[in-house]
Amino acid sequence: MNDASERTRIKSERYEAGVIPYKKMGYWDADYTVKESDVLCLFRVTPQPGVDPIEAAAAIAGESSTATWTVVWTDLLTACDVYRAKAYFVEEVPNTQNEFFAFIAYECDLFEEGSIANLTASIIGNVFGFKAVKCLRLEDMRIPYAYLKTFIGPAAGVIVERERLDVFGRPLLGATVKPKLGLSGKNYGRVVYEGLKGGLDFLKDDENINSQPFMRWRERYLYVMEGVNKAAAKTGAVKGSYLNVTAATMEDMYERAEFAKQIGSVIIMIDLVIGYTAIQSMCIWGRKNDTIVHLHRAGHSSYTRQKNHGVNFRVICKWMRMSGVDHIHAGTVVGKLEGDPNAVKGFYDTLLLTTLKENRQLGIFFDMDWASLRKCMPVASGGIHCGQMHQLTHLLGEDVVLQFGGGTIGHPDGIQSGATANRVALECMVLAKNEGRDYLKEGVDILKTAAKDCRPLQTALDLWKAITFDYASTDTLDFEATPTKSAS
Ligand SMILES: O=C(COP(=O)(O)O)[C@H](O)[C@H](O)COP(=O)(O)O
Ligand SMILES: [Mg+2]
Repeated sequence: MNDASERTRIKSERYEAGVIPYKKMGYWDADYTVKESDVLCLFRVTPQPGVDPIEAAAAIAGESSTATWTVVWTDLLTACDVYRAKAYFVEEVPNTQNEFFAFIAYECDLFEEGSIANLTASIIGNVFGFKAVKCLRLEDMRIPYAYLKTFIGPAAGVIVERERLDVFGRPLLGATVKPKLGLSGKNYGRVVYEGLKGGLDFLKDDENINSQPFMRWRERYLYVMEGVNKAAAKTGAVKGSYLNVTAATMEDMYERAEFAKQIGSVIIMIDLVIGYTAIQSMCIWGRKNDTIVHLHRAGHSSYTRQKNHGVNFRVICKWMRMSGVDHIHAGTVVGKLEGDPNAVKGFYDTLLLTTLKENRQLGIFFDMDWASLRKCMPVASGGIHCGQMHQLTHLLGEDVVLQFGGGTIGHPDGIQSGATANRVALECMVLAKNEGRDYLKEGVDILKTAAKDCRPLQTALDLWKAITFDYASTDTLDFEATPTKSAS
């Protein structure tokens, strides 16, 4: 009585009771033709010793779509052939041992419209804990046009933000208030005022400033807006400061955001740690209230940095652009935090381009049309200073917010001098670029010449010129080889 055909009327090995390989259950299909409407995923899989990579890929397809560890008869009550995700291509990751790229296609109807929570509950829900795989990393996703159309995307994006600020042709300039914690509202507002008066477009709250005993959120917001308004009046420019509305509950976040808007802030800020649903809700609030939403990617490195396990940040970039944040921290390359140049370029392209083309050198594995979702402004922050302006301009381009925290507030002559040093360094580099000079090569001289007429810049360069963060990247791209078979 072991044979399914004897015991049941079902004439298929698939419905043999017990544990059968996922391959046999239909989660591997080497001949599958990818549909335009499929969600595609690329996983980097490290199977346990002795586990067949194709079976591992099929298992991932299974667990992230319809399957469990044994066959269930109730599959027969569904359109299970359609709903089963299909692993369709596996290749070795070049220059590694026992790591494989597994491409998996998912029927679009597996996912609720407009919900990052639902998308991720499938794609990263259970599979990362599978015993049969030693490590697993989600490297990239192709979100189909039809599904993208169910997301709002950034409300302002790059173009509208520039129009609101009236700043064109150069990166925006910002600073993170330091020290991160401990300032009173009054002193915090002074930092904001000085920085904006010195030439910055924005100041910002740091990731861990919410509403602590030393400074409650209302104190901060009121003093910050006093600084913003005074600086705007003095300079005649539109100024802002990202007010972090991150809090324990949605109710608290809405209350803070409403107050920020009421007192005239053009921008609010949230941290990635609040979660996908909260992020989507705050983006809807921002859209309804004409308020730019800045996302600090606090927490991401705990799962994005390791090469063989977790979620690549380029996938987070996609989810966040779909969610509708207007800004997202995306790396500096030269600063204090992780950032391989090509990987960071891939993040920036993912956020800024309207269509993506497969380019493995930048870690982009799929062609993808962004379906008119607006661009999301990348923010470069973390250990950068004006002495690196030529490199930053070269690596990160024009559509970026350059944010110097220590590199503004740490200026020996004060915050305003720090801001002026950064503004002059930026303007002289943009000018050199527009004049067609080889500003990357001549960068140090360009800065030196500008510093002759700008004491704050001279002081900043003297202080920080030798500061570099020269460590090997953890998350490097090691798969420049062209694929053996087209993945999409
Ligand atoms: O406070 C800072 C930077 O301060 P400073 O300019 O003094 O180094 C930010 O939290 C980091 O940029 C976050 O990192 P990332 O931007 O990579 O998410
Ligand atoms: Mg910080």
